Amino acid sequence: MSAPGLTTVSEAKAFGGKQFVYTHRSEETGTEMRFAAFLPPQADKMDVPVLWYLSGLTCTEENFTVKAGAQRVAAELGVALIAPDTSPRGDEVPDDPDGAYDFGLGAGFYVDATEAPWSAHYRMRSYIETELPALVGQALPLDMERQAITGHSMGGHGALTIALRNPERFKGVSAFAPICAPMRCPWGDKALTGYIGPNRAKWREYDACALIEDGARVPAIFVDQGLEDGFLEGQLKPELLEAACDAAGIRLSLRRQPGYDHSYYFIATFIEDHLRWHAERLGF
Ligand SMILES: N[C@@H](CCC(=O)N[C@@H](CS)C(=O)NCC(=O)O)C(=O)O
Repeated sequence: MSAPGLTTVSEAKAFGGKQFVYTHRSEETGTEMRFAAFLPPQADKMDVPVLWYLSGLTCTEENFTVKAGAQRVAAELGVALIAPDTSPRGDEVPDDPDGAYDFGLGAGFYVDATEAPWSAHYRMRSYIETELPALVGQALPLDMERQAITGHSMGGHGALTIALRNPERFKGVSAFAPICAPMRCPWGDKALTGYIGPNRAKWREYDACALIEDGARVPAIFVDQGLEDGFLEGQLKPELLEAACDAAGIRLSLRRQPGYDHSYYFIATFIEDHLRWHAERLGF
């Protein structure tokens, strides 16, 4: 599908629909950005609802697209899948000085950086919250009144915080092994210190538990967490989200899945449940 403002990198028929990869120039990041879009067969005839999927550390738009196996059920349900990249890219974009995987390229943490040198390009919050929805809403056959969001690990953190800050826009939010409280784990501490600076008060809008403590509300949250996930205790901490939701009266369905790790095998196992959960809430 030729789409105004988007350059098609690839397209392939899948389950009667089409899997696309697009690039476009981003005003927010000042770079060329790439994202994947699956359009179900129903999109030939009507605008379809959208499930956003935000990926984790080290990922591009490709990991979810080729590993999660989400297209079959998305085609059945008639929902589009949009999977953005996880950071700006390009020679002009600074990276972690030590080349670590948890900061810089592939690790944008869905924040708008305020600290130099990151603030020039690392604007993934505004890119995902504002620029990309406006672009895809214009260019693709999407019903932007029916959006839901999910993600994995760093992307689970992105999905939770974006939904909590924009409850009117997302009819549903779920996550796979999300970083539940970035202010209270090493990945989050490093990212927020680097991108936002030392004032922890400014971190709160990027921490799902802090947002809930500060009054943000969504009707329900669905989370799957593998119990053999090596990041569970040190980084992900679902018990903190559980406590925050309990205190706030938010309905959290947290499934602790015995034997599952942090990989895309875990996501591929449970993506169908998430798609069907969102379908019920969005009415698709
Ligand atoms: N050991 C991993 C740590 C990062 C990691 O586990 N990334 C997760 C998200 S937090 C992922 O989805 N990796 C890509 C993949 O499995 O395809 C690495 O160095 O690549």
